[in-house]
Amino acid sequence: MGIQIAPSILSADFANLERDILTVGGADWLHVDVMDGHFVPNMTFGLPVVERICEVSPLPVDAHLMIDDPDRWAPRYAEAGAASVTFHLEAAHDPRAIAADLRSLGARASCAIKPGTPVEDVLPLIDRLDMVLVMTVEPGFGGQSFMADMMPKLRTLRAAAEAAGRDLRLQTDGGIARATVGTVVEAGCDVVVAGSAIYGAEDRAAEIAMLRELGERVHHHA
Ligand SMILES: O=C(CO)[C@@H](O)[C@H](O)COP(=O)(O)O
Ligand SMILES: [Co+2]
Repeated sequence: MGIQIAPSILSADFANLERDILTVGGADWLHVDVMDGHFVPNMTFGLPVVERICEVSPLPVDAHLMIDDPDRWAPRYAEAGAASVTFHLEAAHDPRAIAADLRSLGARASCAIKPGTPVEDVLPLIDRLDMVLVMTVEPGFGGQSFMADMMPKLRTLRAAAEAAGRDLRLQTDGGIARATVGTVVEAGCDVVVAGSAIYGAEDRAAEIAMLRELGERVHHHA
């Protein structure tokens, strides 16, 4: 299995979302950041906008929920059409129940941890999850610097998934570009989110292909 690329539309032009969604069609997922101004100090959009994004996107939608009360809201994003829904462990009351709800709605269940959250907190859940997102910046904003000190979390998760015989996807999000994609893939990441690196590129399709190639080079030797 190769690595997957998930462009983050946080760096897109929100007045031309459909146009900007269609420029990243060569990727694997469309990464959609939902922020509520409470869980993170920034706001984007909510359910009605995500529902329309799911309708116009040729790529499956990977919803990253940076919101309070995911127990209540995460299933709604699966119902809105997101193929994968990531909730934050720090905001969840019953993460196992959220994961079960997402899967019962036909979505992939994914759980994210912020930089300050120990990887040990998510390890007991991996048998219920399809993906774990290891944040490589503080969630809330695009264009921040990559935190290389998160790499041990990926190694621990990859080893734990292998030991459990689990086909677990590992995603990283924040500060990923040409210079850092090899680092995350080498540490075990196989779903790479990139916002400013892709949307800031003159040729987005070429940038997606470049990130994929740089990641694959490391992946095959991993
Ligand atoms: O979830 C987030 C930010 O909280 C991301 O998905 C950002 O959109 C990543 O942006 P870059 O760091 O790649 O510019
Ligand atoms: Co994100």
